[in-house]
Amino acid sequence: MNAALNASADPAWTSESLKSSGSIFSLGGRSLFLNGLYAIVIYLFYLGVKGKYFHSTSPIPGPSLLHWTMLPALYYYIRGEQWKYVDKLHEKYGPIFRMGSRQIYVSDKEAIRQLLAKENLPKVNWYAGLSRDPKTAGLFTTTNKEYHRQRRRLFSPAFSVEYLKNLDPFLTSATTMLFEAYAKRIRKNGGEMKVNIYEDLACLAMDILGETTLGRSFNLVSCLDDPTADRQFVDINHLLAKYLHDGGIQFFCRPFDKYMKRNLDVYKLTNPLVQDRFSQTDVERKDLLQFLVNACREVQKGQKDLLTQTHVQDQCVELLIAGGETTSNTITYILKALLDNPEKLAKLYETIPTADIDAPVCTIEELRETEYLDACINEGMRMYPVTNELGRRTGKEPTTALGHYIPPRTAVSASLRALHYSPEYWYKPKEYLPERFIPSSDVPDADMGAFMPFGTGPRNCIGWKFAWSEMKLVLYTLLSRYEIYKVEKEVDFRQFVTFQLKEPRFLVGVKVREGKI
Ligand code: HEM
Repeated sequence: MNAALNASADPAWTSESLKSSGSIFSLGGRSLFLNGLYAIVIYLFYLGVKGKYFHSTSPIPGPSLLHWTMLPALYYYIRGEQWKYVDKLHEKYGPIFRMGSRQIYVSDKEAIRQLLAKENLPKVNWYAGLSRDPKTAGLFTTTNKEYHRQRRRLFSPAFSVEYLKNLDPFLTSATTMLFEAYAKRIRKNGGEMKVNIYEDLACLAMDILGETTLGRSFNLVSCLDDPTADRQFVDINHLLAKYLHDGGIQFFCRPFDKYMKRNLDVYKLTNPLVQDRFSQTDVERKDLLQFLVNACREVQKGQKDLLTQTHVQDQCVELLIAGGETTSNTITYILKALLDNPEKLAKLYETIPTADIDAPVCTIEELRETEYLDACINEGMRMYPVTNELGRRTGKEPTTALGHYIPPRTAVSASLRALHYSPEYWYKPKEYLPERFIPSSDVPDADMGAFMPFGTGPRNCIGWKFAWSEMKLVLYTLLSRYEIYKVEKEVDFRQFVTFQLKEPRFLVGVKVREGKI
């Protein structure tokens, strides 16, 4: 008969006898379960002690508890409050600290430049988790340095000043839609109204990206007020958020992510637009989509580096991720900073002539000399960098930062918030002082080496000029027509992919400037 059956039939193998016999299953008179539990606790304790005192990153300061449990960090992460935790830890430990043994945070300007620009460390795998498929990832999410280098070289001309000029009319036409809607709304309300600028700008940013990266407006601004508007894309922001959320969850649930389903409905909206463009020849329209389609055809001819229609589809969705909420949230935060500092807002108004609420929206060309507005935008981006943690990792080789050894395969994050608030680089960092960006002012000049709202190095923001045009155009148009006033007292933020408002609402009071309707 089978030995196991024999054992179960033998009275010498009952649990009582095991306890008293002191066999491997019952040490010190405890059950197998308890012994297992003790073994795990002792092992975890050993790992914690090793991480805290005997790891190669041990000389870097950081919270001790995290060597035994990551629960506090997880708690902040799940609540979208990791940024508060990181701020607090930088305040306590200085420009470099570690969370556990293999996650280092750095806020020193030289160290960030060295790691991100000079060494160009690859992005952490979290970015790859945001892509639909790492094999066809776009510029933003790829973690492969060589693949990124080729793609960046290929796509850079699309973001040059010259090519971006082709996009100006799309920017202006989408912006016109929003301000036409505002003019109608304010007339209905007798010259004064409250608007949820956070939501309105999110819709506008997506309409602009629809026009420029997918060949048509998503019509989200029209859907705000007009029940008869084409609502085909009305869910796109929601679907994009779902897609990113699932990507984040899957990343944290590895290795079980294969069994999880990701919501890809956003692609059902965008892929047909890309397919449609691929099916057309002799397209006159010069937008980002056409640039990608042409690049794809060129590459296929030369067979140098494969760029397929799927790559283009994935790249387009990534542009929506990288360029939408980043820009619209930044504009909201600049308005918030101005409303919190009425004297700066008044000074800005002095530099922007009044315009009629029905006047044509200006072109980007017309907005060249806007020194104080530019300073207000820069200072807003300093105080509210929307991508405030840039995650990188060491590869097979170690590196050093601020004199500390950083071993291979260690995550290193650049903390942009801590950098932008460091008293070492910034005069009165908690104050909104646009003048620091104006060299002739009496406020000490900004340290431009410590200013990185668009990142730094080969992976900096390829769309920064595009974002600048949008921010300037929208702010200028709004402020030239309307007087704004504060409605929201306090707002709180959360950070997942970008820095968002906890509640998706920022109400602003709006009056027609000089009372003309
Ligand atoms: C105010 C608005 C914006 C801010 C603050 C911003 C910020 C950033 C930052 C900090 C990075 C670097 C991320 C990293 O190093 O991990 C980045 C990358 C990127 N951004 Fe932006 N961005 C903005 C708008 C845009 C727009 C409008 C577009 C395109 C239409 C865009 C496209 C991209 C892309 C494709 C990348 C990846 C570049 C690469 O790795 O080569 N961004 N952005």
